[in-house]
Amino acid sequence: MSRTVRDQILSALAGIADPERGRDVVASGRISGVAVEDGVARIMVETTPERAGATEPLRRAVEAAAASVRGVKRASAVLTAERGPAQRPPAAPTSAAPGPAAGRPRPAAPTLPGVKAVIAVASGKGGVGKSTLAVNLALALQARGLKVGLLDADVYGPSIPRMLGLSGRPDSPDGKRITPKVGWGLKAMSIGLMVEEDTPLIWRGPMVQGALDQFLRETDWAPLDILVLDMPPGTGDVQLSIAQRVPLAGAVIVSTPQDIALLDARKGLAMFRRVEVPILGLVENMSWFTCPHCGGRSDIFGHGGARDEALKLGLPFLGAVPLDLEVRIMSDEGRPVVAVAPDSEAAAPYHAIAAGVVDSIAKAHREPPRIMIED
Ligand SMILES: Nc1ncnc2c1ncn2[C@@H]1O[C@H](COP(=O)(O)OP(=O)(O)OP(=O)(O)O)[C@@H](O)[C@H]1O
Repeated sequence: MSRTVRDQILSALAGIADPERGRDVVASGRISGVAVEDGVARIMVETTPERAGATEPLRRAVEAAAASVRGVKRASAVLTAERGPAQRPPAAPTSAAPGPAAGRPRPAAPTLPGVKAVIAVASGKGGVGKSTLAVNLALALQARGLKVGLLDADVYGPSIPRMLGLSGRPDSPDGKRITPKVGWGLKAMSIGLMVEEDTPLIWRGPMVQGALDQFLRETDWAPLDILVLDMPPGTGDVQLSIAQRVPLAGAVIVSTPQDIALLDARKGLAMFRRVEVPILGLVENMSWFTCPHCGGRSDIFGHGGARDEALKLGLPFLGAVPLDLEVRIMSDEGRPVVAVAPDSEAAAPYHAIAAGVVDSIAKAHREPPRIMIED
């Protein structure tokens, strides 16, 4: 179904001329990704930082053409910019899967000065607790004496500001570099600090990737031992592009135990593998529920699926986090459990996962990660 809609979108886009390149936008390679999910079409339009303004009318035409296709409830087109040949992703067909990079090595993404390791927290689908894990994992890494930052790359629903209790635009004393906000000791940056929460502006804005590049490279992160990247949920072109352009030391995949979530998690694993990002391990969230009244345990979504999957694939299983009402309330109030109650039973799984992550980074790289504190 969504493949058919995607094909129809491509046909519609083939009717748009690319004045700069002298062919239609599809033939000219201008369209670097089309993904359709639940009737929502997301299209990536290639440009350069210098030409972003000039390409804006083309982006609008692409968006309008996609929106006119039957079966598309909403369409958003975003401009993505290359910074130089080193960051150019491999030739890009227009499908969300298997994706542009199939079988090709990851282009070397430039490292971040003063940041020793960047790790991604990712999930194959939304709502599995990825951001909650990213926040508490970052805090648990910090509790191990590491200097940690958290970049919210979840452009679809930036929730890090709320979870860390942050608001207001970050400062930029010289108008160029961004000073990250600090929440519970973590340096943090999010598109949610730049726009109102719930504003769909990001998909109308000229460059999602450009914004992320800016947050990554123009924010004063240094010195950091680990920068945790809260990825957008899913395995489409946006995620693939991030995985290719960010110098990732590895990825943590979060899933709930349900088969369907695991199926999506498998797609996430495949995506990172395709671009040669090491998988640091799997986490099972909402793994079980202990009734606060009778103490009885219920495996609401089943239990152990992620552990079995990790075993099957020979990947580290980093841990299981129960469904815990306190975790939800505290996250939503901007009081993450690992910061507020670091020694609680609820925080314990996050500390264990953090230990596993440090271990996995060390194993994944021939050189042990130099992520110890330097004073
Ligand atoms: N272990 C848990 N116990 C209880 N609630 C949880 C747990 N993990 C996450 N939640 C809650 O589930 C909801 C979704 O979590 P979160 O926003 O972290 O998911 P996500 O995968 O990042 O979602 P999205 O894809 O929408 O960004 C939040 O209200 C969060 O507080």
